[in-house]
This record gives sequence, structure tokens and C-alpha cells, in this order.
Amino acid sequence: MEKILEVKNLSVSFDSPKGEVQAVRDVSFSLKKGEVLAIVGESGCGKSVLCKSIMKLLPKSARIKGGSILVNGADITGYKERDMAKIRGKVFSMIFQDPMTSLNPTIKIGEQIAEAILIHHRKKTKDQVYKKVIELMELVGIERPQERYHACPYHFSGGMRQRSVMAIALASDPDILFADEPTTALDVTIQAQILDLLREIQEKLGTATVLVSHDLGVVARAADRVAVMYAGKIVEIGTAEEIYYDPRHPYTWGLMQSLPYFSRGREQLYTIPGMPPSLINPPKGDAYAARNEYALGIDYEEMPPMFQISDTHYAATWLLDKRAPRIIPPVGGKRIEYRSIG
Ligand SMILES: Nc1ncnc2c1ncn2[C@@H]1O[C@H](COP(=O)(O)OP(=O)(O)OP(=O)(O)O)[C@@H](O)[C@H]1O
Repeated sequence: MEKILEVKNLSVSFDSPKGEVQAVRDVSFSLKKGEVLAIVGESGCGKSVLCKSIMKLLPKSARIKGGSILVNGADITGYKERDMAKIRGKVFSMIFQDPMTSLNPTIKIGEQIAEAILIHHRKKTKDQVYKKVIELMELVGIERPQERYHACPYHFSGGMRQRSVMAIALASDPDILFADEPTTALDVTIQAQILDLLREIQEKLGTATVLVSHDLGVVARAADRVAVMYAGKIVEIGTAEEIYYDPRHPYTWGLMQSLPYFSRGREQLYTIPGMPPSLINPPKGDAYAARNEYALGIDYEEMPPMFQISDTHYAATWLLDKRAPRIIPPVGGKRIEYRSIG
């Protein structure tokens, strides 16, 4: 499948009074046309900064320190705001956690969607715009669109607002949709509906989607592939099946164990002990070592490379080195036998 986005060795830092915050560290991944890639990890691991650096929506204190961003094969890494403004709407669109940040509560929803259409399709006639508004409202599952056109978001439920935001995000016919925690503010049933909708849209329109979440469980129903981020780095990436049935990084195991499903029958939900490290002077070696019950001596000394497990599955953990001891992972469908040092 054709690559629509390719991020190579991207590093992004912030200047702060306490020092350089290394928010994104040497991240590489690609996104294919029409696929849903989930980026998962605890709060502060760099998911939002990664997405914002691709769309060039970072504050002034941020700098791209290295690496490149290619969109449809064109290198946009050095693009200034003027160049970005030309492509941003056409290529990228986004949905955020709180729909009310993107909606005006007191303007008719139909008018807000129409406005978004007109920004990108200036030559459309009034009738064409109205027709597209209704199509978009139908696409995102807003029933009785002709009637709802005249309703204001403050009358809407949370799920309905998020559907409206999606209609606005899709108004520009973007190639890539970024959805940053789009369901966090919603209750569980509505969460599921919105994720199913994301999947449906991707299937109908072929829009490639980057779905950001702190919850590995939430993205399971929508993602084709999953990238797990920790302390500014992608530590594991693979197809959804590989990540859920054959996870290899101890951090992914920790995230899996934290899911309610794995704590069934126990009194308390599992939580990964400790906290992610500061991204000002992150630890040398594997940043997860201090929280990792399977850490090896080398984890404190040297950063693990990305080990390849299959054509699509990679993980950065010394446990995949051929000299690592044999352990049995706490989660995953497959029993993995690591060879011992011998
Ligand atoms: N404007 C900023 N100035 C300095 N540091 C920042 C700024 N924005 C983000 N950071 C830092 O960059 C790191 C990554 O933050 P980011 O928001 O990308 O994390 P995240 O994984 O998206 O978390 P969350 O789920 O809480 O949004 C954090 O350590 C954060 O404190």
C-alpha cells in the first residue's frame, strides 16, 4: 500500500527554564493510505507533540532537532507557516478530546459545517454546500440532518458533538485525520460508537487516521496498526494483532496488564509501578528500565535498538537480543521462549 506519511528519525525538543525537554526522540513510522494507526502510551510520553510536529502546530518554544517528515513523498520538514497553510487543510485534519473547543456552542451546526466546507471549496454554490453538509451529517451518523442543521451544539449530547466535530474535520476531504483522545470525554458506550464511526469513515472514504490514546483497550476496536510510545520514543510497533496477541516490549505488557480485562477477579486494577522519567535529561539506556521487572543490566547502560520480529512488527527491548535470558511474558496469546545466554 502507498505511504501517505513517512516520519524518519524525528526529534523534537522544547526550551524550558529547567532545560531542554526532549519530547520526541528519534521517532520513525509510516502511515499507509487508508489505514488507522493508533499511537498509545501514558500521559506525557510525547503523543500529542509528535502529531503537532507533523502538522506544524507547535508553540514557538519547540524545535525540530532532527529527522524528516514526508507527506505523499514531499519533504515538509522545513516548511514555513505560509507553505503549511496551503497544505494543512487539504492534507491534515484533526479532532480533539473536547469537542467544545472546536465548536461554537451558539451557532447552528449546519452553518458551522458549511463554513468549514467553504474554506476549502470556495467555488461551491450555496446548494452544493448545503448538499455536502447534509451528506457529511449523514456520514457521521447525525439522524434527521435537515432538521438538525438548525440546532446549536449546546443542545447536543457529548457523542453528538463529537460527531459534529468529525463532520467539520472531514469537510476538507483530508488525506490524514488526526484524532487526539477523541473519546476520553465520553462515556464507554458512546466511546465505542465513535470508534466504530472512525473505522466506518476510514472504510468509506479511505482517510488515513492517526488515533491517539492513553488506553490500549480503547483503540483495539479501530486500529489496523499500533505504535506504543514511552518517554518520547516508539518502543513497539506492529499490526493490531501482533500487539494484542504477541506483545514483546515489557512496557506493552504493563499497558496490557492495566486493562480491566486482565484484572478480572482481582480486587484492584493493575497499574505499572513508578512514573515515566523526566524528559529533561532522560535516563541513558532503556528509559523504561527503572519500572521494568524484567530489566537486564544492559538496560541501564545502553539504549536498545529496534529488533525486528516480523515484516510489520518491531520492538526496542534488550529482551529480544539473542543473549537475553529466557522469560515467560505475563500477557499475550503466545508463549515466547527467549534463548538463554548459554
Ligand atoms: N509547550 C511545552 N513546553 C514544554 N514542554 C512541553 C510543552 N508541551 C509538551 N511538553 C512536554 O512534552 C512531553 C510530551 O508531551 P505530550 O503532550 O506530547 O504527551 P502526551 O503523550 O500527548 O500526553 P497527554 O496524553 O497528557 O496529552 C511532556 O513531558 C510535556 O511536559
